[in-house]
Amino acid sequence: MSMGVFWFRRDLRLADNPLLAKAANECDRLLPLYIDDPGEGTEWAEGAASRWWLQHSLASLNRELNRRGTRLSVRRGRPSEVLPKLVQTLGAERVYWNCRYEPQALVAERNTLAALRLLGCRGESGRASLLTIPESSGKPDGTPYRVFTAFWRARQRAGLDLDVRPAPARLPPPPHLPDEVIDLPLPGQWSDKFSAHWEPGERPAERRLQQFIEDGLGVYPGCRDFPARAGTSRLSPHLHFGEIGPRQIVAAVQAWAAESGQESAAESFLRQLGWREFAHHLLYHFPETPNRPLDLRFERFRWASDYGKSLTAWRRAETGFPIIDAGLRELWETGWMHNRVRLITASFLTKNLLVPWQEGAHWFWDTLLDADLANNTLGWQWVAGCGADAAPWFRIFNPVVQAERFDPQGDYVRRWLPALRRLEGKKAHQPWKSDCSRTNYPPPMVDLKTTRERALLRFRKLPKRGTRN
Ligand SMILES: Cc1cc2nc3c(=O)[nH]c(=O)nc-3n(C[C@H](O)[C@H](O)[C@H](O)COP(=O)(O)OP(=O)(O)OC[C@H]3O[C@@H](n4cnc5c(N)ncnc54)[C@H](O)[C@@H]3O)c2cc1C
Repeated sequence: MSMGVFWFRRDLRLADNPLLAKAANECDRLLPLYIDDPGEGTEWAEGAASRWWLQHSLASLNRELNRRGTRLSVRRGRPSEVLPKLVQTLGAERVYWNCRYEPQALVAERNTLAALRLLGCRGESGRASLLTIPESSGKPDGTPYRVFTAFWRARQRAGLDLDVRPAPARLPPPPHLPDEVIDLPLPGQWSDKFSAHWEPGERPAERRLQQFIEDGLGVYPGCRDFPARAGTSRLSPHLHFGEIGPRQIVAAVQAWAAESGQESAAESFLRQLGWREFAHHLLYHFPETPNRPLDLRFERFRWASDYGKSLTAWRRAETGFPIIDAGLRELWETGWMHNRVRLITASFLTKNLLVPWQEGAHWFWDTLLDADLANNTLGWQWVAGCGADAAPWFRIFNPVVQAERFDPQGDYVRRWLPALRRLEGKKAHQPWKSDCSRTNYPPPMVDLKTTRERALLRFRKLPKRGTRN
């Protein structure tokens, strides 16, 4: 009788999980396992919102496993300690898992592999979370890409692996183990309201993809920047936790494009998945970037010295700029923020308020359901101007101009800011021009023109060229 363990990580699904299918073929008994590793990320351990998602996602995965005659075991501890103990208790010969590419996760994986080897147990890893392989997705000269378009073009030329497999109909029964069910700690009542907006799990992820393909994909290029509309897929938390894989999405989108002839809508959407690949590519090759700028000149950048109050006003959605406050309210209420608004809120924090981008990245990390170390790092560094962007610092988004362009009727800001409900149309974007005192909404916390000039002045003081060293 061959005994194995399948260690679920950020691949919380049964379909398009080739290694799970392999494990099911090779083992007579298989333990499906999730390890809650409190030490995994230290500073970047899952944030509060992510833990809400994870808890529900594991419950959903367990239901799927039950349907196939098995169940999920959840343990807590370091994988390099938990797994060897289990292997010894069970007499398991193999442990299977899919790779993660965050720096701490890579260390955990290396340590686990070494510990298993000492026991003579085979550890086998596969890939399920990306279309590309970060280890081997560099330029022909071996160095990593720093420019998105070159990266994505090369990846598309090389061809993407789109072999999608269905979920196994049955899985081998689990071994007999003394029950050690642990509940993950939930982040308190704040997260209760997320269930009004989201349903974690593999089936909900597939439904969301289907619905987006039917209703949203054809109009994606024209709608994706307008936060009042449901114009994007909202697949990000599902993708982050691996409830759906990028191969499944690409295959479904390409099939739709072939049938509908709408190649350019499909291309525009797939390009966003390309950004996700690029973010992981950068994080793999520059593992220090969650804390340090990719462009090292920015280590000498003069951020505001005393920014505590500004940061608090931003976090509390009390900046006095409706599009920014609406975005931060959306985040607090739903655990998600529209991409266009992420850009505007991040630009305001780093450029108008001169708060270091790492502060914003930490806030997003704690409050986003899709908090993802690669995507969040890329997003913040791109906006702050210290990441992979060719003309970075000059891009300072004016929140009023952006709001009038991307929320032309003011619907988005009125949805999240009840104080502005009486201001019609575009007027909601500049309440200080109407009678602001009667709206119970704060006045703008800074002058946009002066703070923009201050930011540009500080940028000009940076050494001119060269990104790293
Ligand atoms: C400051 C900032 C922080 C961000 N933090 C995160 C984060 O923690 N987690 C996260 O998943 N995304 C992050 N993003 C990227 C982007 O905002 C979200 O992926 C997107 O809003 C998710 O909504 P969607 O699924 O409807 O996107 P869609 O437009 O439907 O895109 C489909 C998928 O492509 C990927 N994607 C889209 N845009 C980007 C992008 N710019 N970079 C990388 N991947 C992208 C996502 O996985 C997304 O689910 C951040 C962006 C900024 C500007």
